[in-house]
This record gives sequence, C-alpha cells and structure tokens, in this order.
Amino acid sequence: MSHEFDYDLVIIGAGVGGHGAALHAVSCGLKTAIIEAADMGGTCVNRGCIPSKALLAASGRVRELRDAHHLKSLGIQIGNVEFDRQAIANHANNLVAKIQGDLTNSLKRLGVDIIKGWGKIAGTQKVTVTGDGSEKTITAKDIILCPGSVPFVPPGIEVDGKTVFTSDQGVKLETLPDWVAIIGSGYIGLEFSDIYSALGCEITLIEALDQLMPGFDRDIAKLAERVLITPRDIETKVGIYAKKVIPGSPVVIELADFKTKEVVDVIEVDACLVATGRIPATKNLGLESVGVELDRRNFIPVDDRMAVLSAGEVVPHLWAIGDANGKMMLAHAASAQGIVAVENIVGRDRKIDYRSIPAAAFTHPEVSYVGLTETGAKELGQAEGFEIATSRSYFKGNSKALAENEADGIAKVIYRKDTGEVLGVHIFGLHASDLIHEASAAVANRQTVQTLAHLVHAHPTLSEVLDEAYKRAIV
Ligand SMILES: Cc1cc2nc3c(=O)[nH]c(=O)nc-3n(C[C@H](O)[C@H](O)[C@H](O)COP(=O)(O)OP(=O)(O)OC[C@H]3O[C@@H](n4cnc5c(N)ncnc54)[C@H](O)[C@@H]3O)c2cc1C
Ligand SMILES: NC(=O)c1ccc[n+]([C@@H]2O[C@H](COP(=O)([O-])OP(=O)(O)OC[C@H]3O[C@@H](n4cnc5c(N)ncnc54)[C@H](O)[C@@H]3O)[C@@H](O)[C@H]2O)c1
Repeated sequence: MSHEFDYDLVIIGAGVGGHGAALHAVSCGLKTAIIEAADMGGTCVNRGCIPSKALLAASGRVRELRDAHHLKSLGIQIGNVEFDRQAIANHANNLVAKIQGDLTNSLKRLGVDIIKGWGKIAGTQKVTVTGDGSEKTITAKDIILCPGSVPFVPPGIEVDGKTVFTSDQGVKLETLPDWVAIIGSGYIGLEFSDIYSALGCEITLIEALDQLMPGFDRDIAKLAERVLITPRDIETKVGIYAKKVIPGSPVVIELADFKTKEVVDVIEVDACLVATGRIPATKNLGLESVGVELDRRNFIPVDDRMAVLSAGEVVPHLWAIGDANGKMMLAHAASAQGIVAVENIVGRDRKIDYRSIPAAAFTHPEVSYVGLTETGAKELGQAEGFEIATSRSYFKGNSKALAENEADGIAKVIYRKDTGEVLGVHIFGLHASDLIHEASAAVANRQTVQTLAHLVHAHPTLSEVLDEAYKRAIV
C-alpha cells in the first residue's frame, strides 16, 4: 500500500456495488474504506431486491396454494388458505435485517473501514466525510463512486408515502388496498402486480407506452401478458399516463392519452404505487471539484473500464459503478462493475461485458433474459452487415414442466445466421431466473448454437427447454 495516502481505495456508497468492489479490493490487497450515509446495503438490501423477493416468495406460495384447479390436477385438495399480512411483512423485514447484518459483518471481517457520513469528492484523490456535525478529509489513491439511485416520480404525481407511494414504502407491505393502481409496467410494476394480485387486491396497471412491459422482448412480453396479467384481477391501461395523482382516501388519478396529453378518464382507487423508473443519486458529490459534468440524465459518465469521464477523457483515479452510471440498473451488474473497476485499479486491464449480464423479473412464473432482444439484434445486424435467426421451444413440450403441470412458457434464442453466435436468450416460464445462467455463460463465451446443441442436459429437467431451442436452431 502507498504511504502517501490514507487508503488505497475509498468507496462512496455501501450498496451492493460498493460492497462487491470492497470485497474484491481486499482480495487484491488494497487498504479499503467504504463511506455510507444511510443504510448499509443500499437499495437492494433495504428497499429493493431482498424485501421484494421475500414478498414474492410468500405471496407466490399463497397463489399456488389457492389454485385449487392446479392442485386438483395433481391429485391434491386443501381447505381454505389464510395468510397474515403483517407476518408476511415481517418475513421481508427480518430478511432485510439478516442480510444487512451479514453484509456489514463481511466488510468488518475483511478489515474494510466503514465510515458513516456523507462522502464528497474534494479534489483529486481526496474525499470529505460529513456526519455527526463534523467533517473530515481522507486521501485515497483511487476513489470509486457508487451512490446508487432513487425512485423517479413524474411531475403531477404527489407521493404521501401512505396512499400514494413508491417501492421504498411498497416493500414494507403496510396495507393491502382493495384496489391499487400501479403506474408503470416495468420490473417493479410487474413484480408488485404479482404480489398484490396473489394477496387478493384488485389492480389497475397503467403504462404510458403503447405496450405492456416495453423493455422486454416482444414475444416474451406477449406471452407473459397472457399468463401474468389477463387471467388475473388486473385491468390494464396502455398508452395512458397518470397526469395527476392526488393522495387521500380515495386517491384520485387523472389519466391522459400519452400521445395527445388529453385527459381521458379519472379513477378513484384505494392506493397507488408509482413504479416509473429510477434516477441517479448523483447530487452533491463534489464532482465539479475534479471538473466532471453529469450527463443530461444526471448519470456519471464512464467508459467500459468504469473510469469516470470528463468531456470524453478519463479522469485519473476516479471510477463510478452501479445505478449511478445508468448502464444497467441491476444489483449484480453493480457488483460486476465494482470488480472491473478494482481490476483496472490494480493494473489488470478489464472491460465489462454487458451483453452477458442476465436479468430476471421474479413473477410467477418468471421472466429472464440475457443479451439482445430480437429488435436490438436486428439493428446490430443492419449496422454490422449480418442477418439474424431465432429458434423457440416451449415448456409444454418439456416433461418436467408437464410433471409440475406448469407448462406455460417459452425459450427464445436469437443468433447470427452466418456464424451461429448466440446474441440473446429470453425465457418465460417456471424457474426462468435460474435457467438463464447457462445462456449467460454461452453469451459470455460467444458460443454458437452449433456448439450448444451438442451439450447434454439431464432428463427430465427444465434445462432441456434451452437444449431443445439450441437443437431446433441447427435443424
Ligand atoms: C423494488 C426493487 C426491487 C429490485 N429488485 C432487483 C432484483 O431482484 N435484482 C436486481 O439485480 N436488482 C434489483 N433492483 C435494483 C437494485 O436494487 C439496484 O440495481 C442496486 O441496488 C444498485 O446498487 P448500487 O450499489 O449501485 O446502489 P444502491 O444500492 O442504491 O446503494 C447506494 C448507497 O450509496 C449511499 N450513498 C449515496 N450517496 C452517498 C454519499 N454521498 N455518501 C455516502 N453514501 C452515499 C446510499 O445511501 C446507498 O446506501 C431492485 C430495485 C428495486 C427498487
Ligand atoms: N427483478 C429485477 O431485477 C428488478 C426488480 C425491480 C426493479 N429493478 C430495477 O429497478 C429499476 C426501476 O424499476 P421500474 O419498474 O420502476 O422501472 P422500469 O424502467 O423497468 O419501468 C418503468 C415503466 O414505467 C413506465 N412509465 C414511466 N412513466 C410513466 C407514467 N407517467 N405513466 C405510466 N407509465 C409510465 C415506463 O414506460 C416503463 O414501462 C429498473 O431499472 C430495474 O432495473 C429490477
């Protein structure tokens, strides 16, 4: 370690990105400190992945046990299934506390200094920390910024945290409104409609763009809508945005046509979840002291080595990872970026490979993907002069899915026609979030459908869905 500085590495923000970077830094022998102004573990642990997955696990079980038709098809009959909202909420809260403790202890055990307070860049290789009425200055050879993101609330929407709220409050499951409007059909909108509909709430799902789940591959989104939305107590308003939302009892929502901006309806509901994306938490970070300007959406500009850029040039010894750079707002992407930043800090040139980072929505059943959508692959093909092809396989042809009597699902593989290289894989169906990792490894290694079609999968497993899709690509 250098004796010129207090630390080799100082990380601002102890979310999953900062945590991942810190663990890797220690394994590379760097003397490391992490600064956190609020909750250790950041969004994912306290208000994101962890509590939402706990709620999805419990509500998913309720849905399953109340599906008399499905159970009967397996020869099972059970009586009334009851649940306790507060006990489900406690399950999520307890899990948050456990994982927050584990994460904090893992840093302590490895000798990472945890500094509580607001971190701010105060010039090259210098950070100030403000907290408890005092300010101190720390020097570090390298600095990683990982301040994360916060919910975006569109203008016209008033959040009171009780009747109109974001996921920050939603994950606490403090109420189960009879009728809840969910604004936005992205990840949060989808996962919360899964939770609320399983627990008996009536839902109005409002999406500004002209299709639901606009971020997902079209074929997958269409089938997901048929299974996750249509048969459930979910009314959809598509091409419509919430122009005004007034909290209270009832919550009043003015709905307008997204294109003409004209008000088309006013609804009164018991509660409203605003799930309209997230914005970077990049204010007051002192970036101006090193001449860095945020981009037009307030993200920190970075290259693929996670170096911060100023007017397109690398700013030495300054790195930014996680939601704050806006490249891929996912927990595992944040920690993967942290590892890449640390590798570059210790002189091992490394770039992030976004194409091979998988994503999943933990609905019942799940949606997952890795790489490009069909539209994205076509655009790339046009730019680079190649054609693409697709192959599909269906869960209804899979013995394991049939044994479970849960055969709604599809796997779609998108690949280059000339070389066979896999460009994207999309799955909707039972355990899709686990199945995607085989495809993620294939994309990371730029493998072809010809190679993948010869891998052997155990029988009978859901993994054979992908096996089948690869084999269909080469016939
Ligand atoms: C409801 C919900 C569910 C989600 N589910 C998933 C999921 O299932 N899978 C998935 O991959 N992703 C999921 N995400 C996204 C995931 O939570 C984020 O991508 C991830 O948390 C980003 O990590 P980060 O480290 O960049 O930032 P954050 O987790 O936001 O952490 C940033 C930390 O920095 C601190 N901080 C900020 N500024 C300063 C400062 N100046 N000084 C000191 N500290 C500071 C903050 O207090 C915060 O603790 C979900 C998000 C939400 C909202
Ligand atoms: N399972 C997961 O990995 C997971 C789960 C939850 C959240 N997340 C992360 O959290 C981030 C935020 O999630 P999110 O669902 O809020 O964002 P999102 O970007 O996934 O979806 C937001 C949706 O809201 C719509 N929208 C925006 N403004 C609107 C308006 N005024 N009226 C109606 N619709 C409107 C958008 O068109 C979009 O479809 C995502 O980037 C995601 O990466 C991930």
